Amino acid sequence: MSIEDLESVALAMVAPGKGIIAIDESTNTIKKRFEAVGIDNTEENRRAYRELLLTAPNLNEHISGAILYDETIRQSTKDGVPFTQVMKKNGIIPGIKVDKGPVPLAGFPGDVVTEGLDGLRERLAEYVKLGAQFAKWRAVINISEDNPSSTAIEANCHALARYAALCQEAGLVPMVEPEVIMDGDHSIEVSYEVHEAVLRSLFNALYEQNVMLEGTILKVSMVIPGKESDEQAEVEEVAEATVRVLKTTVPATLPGIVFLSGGQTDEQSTAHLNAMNRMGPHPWPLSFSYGRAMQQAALKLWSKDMKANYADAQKTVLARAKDNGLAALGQWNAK
Ligand SMILES: O=P(O)(O)OC[C@H]1O[C@](O)(COP(=O)(O)O)[C@@H](O)[C@@H]1O
Repeated sequence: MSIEDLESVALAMVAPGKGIIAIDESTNTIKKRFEAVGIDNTEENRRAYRELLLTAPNLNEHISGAILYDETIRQSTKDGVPFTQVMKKNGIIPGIKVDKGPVPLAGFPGDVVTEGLDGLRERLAEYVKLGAQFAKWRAVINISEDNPSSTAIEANCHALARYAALCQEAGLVPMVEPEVIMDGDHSIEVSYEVHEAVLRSLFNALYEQNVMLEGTILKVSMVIPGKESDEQAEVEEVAEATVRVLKTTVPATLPGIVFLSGGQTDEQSTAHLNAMNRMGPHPWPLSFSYGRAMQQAALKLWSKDMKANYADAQKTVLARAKDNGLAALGQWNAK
């Protein structure tokens, strides 16, 4: 695949007023989400739930793509149509999470590093055959008094860049995701400093590995105080700090930036994105790739009565997509 092809997929992922729905929870993470609302974590429940999300009518009005998990990309609707086929028919670009999750970084208590590079070339080739057009790899950066170490930042960014180069070789758009975790009592200033160090290291590493930025998407956390911090920030403050750190570190050649929700409420995640876009124009589209902030309301509704609430749960996902799609244009108004 040429760089032009990669670029056109990347641009379609961040088309005006559209974002991505992240439904790539690993089996352990979906277990936590299901348990919270009393759903059994069986393969059939996971399949049925992902079908509900992927077949929500008119999803593609505000959703460009969806990130799937290894199990999900192999699954089909109850009528036997592979999810990737349904998605392509409905104008939703299939993406795939390819990292194998974070493990403790030896020698650096509190830091983690994401694994999954071994055998990645072969796995990517299979995902391409299964219909994926983009991939995702998430690095986790913890903040505490002693974390993150510069070693953890470098190790994670090196892995992200190695993954990104392999994706482009395979014809997949790499979504590179450094997530600075919101847990902790750190200030917004500390969050800013960590984001700045991580993004600088990431774009250096991408350069070193010959990754073409034109065919890459950044998925990133927002600059926000820790959840346990006494000083919570106003919407405008989060938006201003996030835009500032991105302008300082992210080259303008990148086709787009999307955010993760990271434990923000639905309302916060939409309000922050909206405020950032109202401060535009920016060098790149700013959109969303939310997991929880796209799904949690729908999951709660579905858990109460899987049959009776099916259509309403789909409408709820759609409503979240619409609000976030408007926020991606800076046109959302709080209710
Ligand atoms: O730990 P896992 O199973 O890889 O899942 C992490 C989740 O974090 C995300 O990267 C972002 O999700 P949130 O918007 O809920 O923070 C999702 O794409 C993914 O499902």
